[in-house]
Amino acid sequence: MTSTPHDAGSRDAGHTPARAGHSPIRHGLDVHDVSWSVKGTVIVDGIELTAPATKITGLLGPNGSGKTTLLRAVARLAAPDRGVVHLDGVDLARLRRRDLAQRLAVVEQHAGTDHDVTVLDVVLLGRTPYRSALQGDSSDDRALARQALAQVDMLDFAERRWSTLSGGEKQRVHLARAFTQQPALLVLDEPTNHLDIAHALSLMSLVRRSGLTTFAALHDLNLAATFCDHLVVLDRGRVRASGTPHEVLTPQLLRDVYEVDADVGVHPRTGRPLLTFHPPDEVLPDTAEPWIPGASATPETVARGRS
Ligand SMILES: Nc1ncnc2c1ncn2[C@@H]1O[C@H](COP(=O)(O)OP(=O)(O)OP(=O)(O)O)[C@@H](O)[C@H]1O
Repeated sequence: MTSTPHDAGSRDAGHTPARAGHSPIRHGLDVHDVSWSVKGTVIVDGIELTAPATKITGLLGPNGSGKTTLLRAVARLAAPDRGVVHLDGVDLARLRRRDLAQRLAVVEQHAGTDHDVTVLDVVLLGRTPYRSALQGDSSDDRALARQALAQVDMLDFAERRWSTLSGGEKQRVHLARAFTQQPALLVLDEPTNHLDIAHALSLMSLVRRSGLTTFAALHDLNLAATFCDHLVVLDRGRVRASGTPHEVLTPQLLRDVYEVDADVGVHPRTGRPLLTFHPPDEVLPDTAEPWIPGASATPETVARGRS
């Protein structure tokens, strides 16, 4: 296994409110032989993977490869046809909805929410698994919700109507709701897809600092390389590769799975893989040098370019 600066040590858990109640031994997520099909078509097939406790596991793969389907099966939003999912040693299929919601928070790609509510109301939904049907929000619930809003830089929006938010603002509020749920596992489907680059970096940093076991579908491979500790690549519903970013993000894998040519260098500051994609010929200037795979973006060439 390749060691990188980000692999060293455990992450700072101090930025997310401490989880109430029990604190089971953290084994992380274990997915064994999970398959899901619709009308006789197999969408994900015999999935085996682990997502190490307290780390970020990125789920990669081209459009339609089955990422959302797998995340939904893991989170039991859609019961798999077969297979088992354990979180910290507990079979998720055996949990009641409420117990499941205390352990696992999901941020879906197109998460809908009742329009006639405030942003704070949406975040407070994260406390639902912890109270009875007749119980209102406590002052502790509201403090947790406001703290989570501050973490995602949305506290000033607490009293705004949900329906007036932009896509990126809604995305950040959904993450705040997930933090307020105080789960052991965060399941995120394309958490950065509406975000500008500054907010994408800040959201991934926040997830990293949370110390929560995280399983996140990502399209941005450089973002995945920078923030994920472990990667799993899906290709047509099956696991094609898994391992550290350095092990998984090879030119060969990118060609085989995404059908793109890329150089994989090393980011000079993070030590993580840095991907440079070869653009289609029609956007290259006539004077462009012939592309030689593997010739760019190593720390040496980056340093040479600066001098
Ligand atoms: N309920 C359904 N009925 C029919 N086909 C479905 C259903 N759900 C998913 N699929 C198909 O399964 C495949 C995988 O879909 P999924 O949304 O899991 O892919 P994805 O990897 O998340 O894609 P993207 O990167 O585009 O979000 C797609 O071809 C999709 O059309």
